Amino acid sequence: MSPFPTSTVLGYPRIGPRRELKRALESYWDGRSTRAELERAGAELRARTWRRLAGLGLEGLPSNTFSLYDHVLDTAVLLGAVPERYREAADPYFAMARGTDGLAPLRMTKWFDTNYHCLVPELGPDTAFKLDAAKPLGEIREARALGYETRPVFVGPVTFLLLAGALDRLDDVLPLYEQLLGELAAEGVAWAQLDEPALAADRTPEELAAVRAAYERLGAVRARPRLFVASYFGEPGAALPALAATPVEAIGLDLVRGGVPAVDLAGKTVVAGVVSGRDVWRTPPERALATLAALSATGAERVVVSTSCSLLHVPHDLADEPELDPALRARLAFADQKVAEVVALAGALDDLPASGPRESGPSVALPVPPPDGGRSPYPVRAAAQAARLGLPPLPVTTIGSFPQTGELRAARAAVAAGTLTEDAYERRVAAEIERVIRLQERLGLDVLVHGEPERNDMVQYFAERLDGFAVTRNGWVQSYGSRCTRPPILHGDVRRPAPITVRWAEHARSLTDKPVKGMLTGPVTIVAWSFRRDDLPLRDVVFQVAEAVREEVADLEAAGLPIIQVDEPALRELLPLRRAAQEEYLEWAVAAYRRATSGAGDSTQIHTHLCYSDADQILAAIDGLDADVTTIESARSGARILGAVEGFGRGLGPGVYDIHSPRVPPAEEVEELLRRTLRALPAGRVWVNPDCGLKTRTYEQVEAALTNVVTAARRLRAGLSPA
Ligand code: MET
Ligand SMILES: [Zn+2]
Repeated sequence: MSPFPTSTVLGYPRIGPRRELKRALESYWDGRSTRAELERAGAELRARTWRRLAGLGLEGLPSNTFSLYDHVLDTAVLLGAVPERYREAADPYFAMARGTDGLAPLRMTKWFDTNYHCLVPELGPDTAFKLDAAKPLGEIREARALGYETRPVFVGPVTFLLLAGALDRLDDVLPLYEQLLGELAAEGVAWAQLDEPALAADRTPEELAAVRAAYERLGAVRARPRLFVASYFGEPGAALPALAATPVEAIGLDLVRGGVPAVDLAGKTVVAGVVSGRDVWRTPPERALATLAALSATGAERVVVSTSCSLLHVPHDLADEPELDPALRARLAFADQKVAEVVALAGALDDLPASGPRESGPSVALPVPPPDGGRSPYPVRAAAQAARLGLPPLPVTTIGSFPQTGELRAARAAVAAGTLTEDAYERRVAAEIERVIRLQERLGLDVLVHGEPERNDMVQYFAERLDGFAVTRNGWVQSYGSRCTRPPILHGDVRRPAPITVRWAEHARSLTDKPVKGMLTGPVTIVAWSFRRDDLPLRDVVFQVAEAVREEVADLEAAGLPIIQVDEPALRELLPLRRAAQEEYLEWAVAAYRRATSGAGDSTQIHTHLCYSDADQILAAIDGLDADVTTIESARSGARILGAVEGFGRGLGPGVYDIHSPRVPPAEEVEELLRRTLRALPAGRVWVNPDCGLKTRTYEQVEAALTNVVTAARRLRAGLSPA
């Protein structure tokens, strides 16, 4: 039997260095190319990946890490879990991923604590599983034809079922994994990788028993490849001894987020994730080598060098960023550089002395700065704001952005290319703001926004204007399907050299007599959606950004904006996977938000906004933000949140318009949602707004939808007894 290769990665970016997959997908979806052409583009990317990995000297090449849309969706297809209603669609795979005219797509959720979104498999009591291993087998053969033996990668049964909320189907699913292993063995595959990131979160005794039972059973398959179970995104905790007691031959550990475990791993291969798949920093070799040496204490039979998780979460290649400051570049590693690090560490492994556990622990946490008691209690503020703003009951507002037209995007690209002057661009932005203000006045909204036309992205815009951040040109990371983001790199101390948003907010305010709200991104979200330095505790980094936001709040206030919104859609995202660490996180995250906003006077109304984040799980923390008004996604998720908001003490706007859909909700539907809201909350505290920003919609859709929203609010307003 072949031993595990000395070096590997758990996965690799699949979007392509120039977002080739994005282009191929969008062209297929638009009907500009055929399914066969799309398949060809995928095959080219896979071939490129294997050649690249082998060229960098990596020994253990993974396969089946490529996906046309999402690896969780691929697993559902592998197991035959395609809900009946999609089977008749022209392309069932993309119907599940994106929906069709008549069908809503599968639900989406964050892949653990990353900003990658996976689809949620839909398993009903009558889902009839049936193995379809065509994709992994096809990739194995494809690689072989190019001269590469690969290790196919799958989402493991426990993680897959936990994502689907259906661990009770384990006994129905395991026979398919058994069958899969049989087919892989018949194909001559030496090793198979089963990913179990769900082990990095707290698991109940029943769930741990399921882990053990599952891998006992898969280990008992007579003709099978050797099994490599990869845990990542944190320590596997109690799942590790459970796993170690099963016949699996190799176990993957995330040694960037977790330490060397005090668990007997005799007889096992440890696939040591010492190179981070979650950041863009170079790996200090001394640290990695010390960790690798310390693994000898586990009694592992063999240690293999790897990444802490798939490289899916980092950009392809630093070589594509010639414009970055050389001093910063020297500190960075993207996917290809990380592969080279893995290879180099594997080369040094033979010379390692066996040594004790590594000494350096996590950095000591500083006490959270006390919230400064800047603002008066809510009732005092509410009265001051009511007097200043004079709003009707059920005030109608939006979340900030208005459609980002192709024209705006083209203008921004033209400035970057030097074919449009900065002046001309700014005139273009000013005109767009005027258009947005006039539209809102005409539609009868109560609190207006400037529409954010000047922002390429709600985080990058700020990162480009704060010291301590760098932005990349090609540093794309897949968010879901064909969608990518370019997370800024937060590499130094954060400072705000000059006001950022004041000029455009002021312009908007000068155009109307209605109240205008200034729009900012909050400190947690700015940090969550950036690659961040790891030489300071996360919390200290967030507090630095909070100071910059606080200065911006002060300047907006001084410029006369009566309302300031500070968005925190990523508040839930940084929540640690382990419950024991969650409270501490929420405490400092809330404190940072309050630090950013508590300089505002009582008569300045502070709004916050959250979306797509299972907000009901962190409602107490959201309440703790102490914002005067919280707007929150609700329509998209069937107004589930209404069941949890009863005790919420201040203004609340559960969304009444699902902005992710091109569909325009009729006024009656909005009215019905508002009635439900009014049954859950006192009328005096209810705000009326969409789920999120409108930037991905067209003006036509937005105008029609907001017309209906205003109509519904007015109808209900008329029926309210004066307070
Ligand atoms: C993902 S939350 C987006 C909030 C932002 N103000 C917008 O409207 O686009
Ligand atoms: Zn939002």
